[in-house]
Amino acid sequence: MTTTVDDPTGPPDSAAVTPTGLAAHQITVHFGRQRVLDRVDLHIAPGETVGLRGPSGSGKSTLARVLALLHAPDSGRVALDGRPVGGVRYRVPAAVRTRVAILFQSPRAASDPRLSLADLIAAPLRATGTPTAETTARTAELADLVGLTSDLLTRRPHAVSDGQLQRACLARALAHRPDHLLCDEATAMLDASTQAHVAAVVTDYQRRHSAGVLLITHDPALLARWATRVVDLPGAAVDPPARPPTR
Ligand SMILES: Nc1ncnc2c1ncn2[C@@H]1O[C@H](COP(=O)(O)OP(=O)(O)OP(=O)(O)O)[C@@H](O)[C@H]1O
Repeated sequence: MTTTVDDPTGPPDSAAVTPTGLAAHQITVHFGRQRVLDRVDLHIAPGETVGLRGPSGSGKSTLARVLALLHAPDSGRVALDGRPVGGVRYRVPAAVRTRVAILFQSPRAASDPRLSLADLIAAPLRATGTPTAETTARTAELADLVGLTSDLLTRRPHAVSDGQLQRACLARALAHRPDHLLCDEATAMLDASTQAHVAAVVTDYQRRHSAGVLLITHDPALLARWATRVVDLPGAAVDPPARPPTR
């Protein structure tokens, strides 16, 4: 059945082994002739932490972006609770796309430098038309959750540390209480104490909401401590140039 923008989820996917959770089925992505992902399968069940590792350039971030509904694969599909999701970004209705959130390695690259931290946290709520009073209350609740004091909330990214900005990005990622949180080297740039704090906020959220977590990291200690299981991605391949037609 063809999926449409208005109806982003198709019928339950009978091929899915586990009906609940976030799944990538046979995902293939090319950038030019480089085949970054080649029919990759991955499943994250509710409450589970799946570690994703592989050599640099093997496509871990690309797979996370596909799962976050930010990048359309060349083939394959993403499914939520066994239902395929059609489209990416704003083509997917808010009720579906807000079920998955992603936290990137660099909070500066992921933040609008013009926004105060409060506005940064509130952005996903405003984007979905959340009433102002509710947005204000939820923003305060999220700031408290990640340990950002009110004096920091009025500052813009240039006036806070990387750790403080990553906490704001984590608060923003949790704004819609996602069922799945994809952490793409999210603690790699942080000092040990901020790293531990961010990890504690994520694991506490995961426990309370039974959220599935994807943990992308090169840190074996973090994988051993946190991941329920680990999936390995092989290195990317280069497709041979297309042959000219033979006569
Ligand atoms: N938008 C893009 N355009 C062209 N090439 C891209 C794009 N995004 C990623 N790539 C390439 O795809 C490959 C996989 O990148 P990706 O960031 O997914 O790898 P990774 O496994 O997360 O790497 P790392 O561990 O170094 O972060 C790399 O060779 C990268 O240069």
